[in-house]
Amino acid sequence: MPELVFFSGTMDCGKSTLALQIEHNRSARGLSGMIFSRDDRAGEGKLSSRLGLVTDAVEVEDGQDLYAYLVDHLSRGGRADYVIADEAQFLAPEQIDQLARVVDDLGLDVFAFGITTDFRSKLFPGSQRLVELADRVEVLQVEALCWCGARATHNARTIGGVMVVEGAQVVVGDVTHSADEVGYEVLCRRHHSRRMTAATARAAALSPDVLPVPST
Ligand SMILES: Nc1ncnc2c1ncn2[C@@H]1O[C@H](COP(=O)(O)OP(=O)(O)O)[C@@H](O)[C@H]1O
Ligand SMILES: Cc1cn([C@H]2C[C@H](O)[C@@H](COP(=O)(O)O)O2)c(=O)[nH]c1=O
Repeated sequence: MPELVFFSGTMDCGKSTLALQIEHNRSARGLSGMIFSRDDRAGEGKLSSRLGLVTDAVEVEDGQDLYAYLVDHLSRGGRADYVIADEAQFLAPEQIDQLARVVDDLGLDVFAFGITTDFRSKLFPGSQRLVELADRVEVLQVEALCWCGARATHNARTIGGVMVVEGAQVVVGDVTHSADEVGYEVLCRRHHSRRMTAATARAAALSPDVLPVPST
C-alpha cells in the first residue's frame, strides 16, 4: 500500500540526508522520483544536506497544486514512481492535502521531511496537516543534542547566540549564531523554555554574579 510518511525532527537531525538516501537507493534500482522542496538553504530548486550532498528539486511556489503538477507531468509521458517533499513545514495545508491525494489517487509513496514546530514551539501549518494526514510519522533516530547533552526537541531562533521569541514564522537560516545574524540552535525543552542557549549558558557560568552552588 502506498503511504504518506512524515519524517520529522528538529533542525539538523538528518532529515535531508535521509531524503537524499531514499532518493539514491530508489534511483539506483531504476525508479524515478519527483522531488519537491521549498526555500532550501542551498537555493531555489535544490534539496541539500549539511553532509554536502545536494540534488535538483522542483521549487514549490505559493498556491501551486502539487497533485495537478504530478498529473500533468505523468500525462506528458514523464515518470514518477514516488515523491519526496523536503522542507515540508513550508508547504501550505492545501498542498499537504494534495500530497495525500497523490498517495490515494495516483498510488505513489510520498515521503515528506520537515521540522514540526517553529522557534516559538508552535506547529507550522504544513506540519500540522502532515501530522493530521500522514499514514506514519517517523521521528529520526539520530538525536540532535542540546548543549546540556539532553536530546534536542525544540528549535530556537537566535541573534548573536541569544534566543529571540519575536519575528516572522519563516526565516530561512542555519544552526549558526555569528554576531548580529539570525541563526538557529536546537535545545531540549527545559532550556528552550528558559531561553538558555549555549552562549547564554556560558555567559551565565562565567558571570561573577552567579554564586557557586554546593553539590548535594
Ligand atoms: N562534518 C560532519 N560529519 C559527520 N556528520 C555530519 C557532519 N556535518 C553534519 N553532519 C550530520 O548531518 C546532520 C544534519 O543533516 P541534514 O540532513 O542537513 O539535517 P536536517 O535536514 O535535519 O536539518 C547532523 O545532525 C549530523 O549528524
Ligand atoms: C525553527 C524555524 C526554522 N525555520 C527555517 C530555518 C531553515 O531554513 C529551515 C529548517 O531547515 P532544516 O533543514 O530542518 O535545518 O526552517 C524557520 O523559517 N522558522 C523557524 O521558526
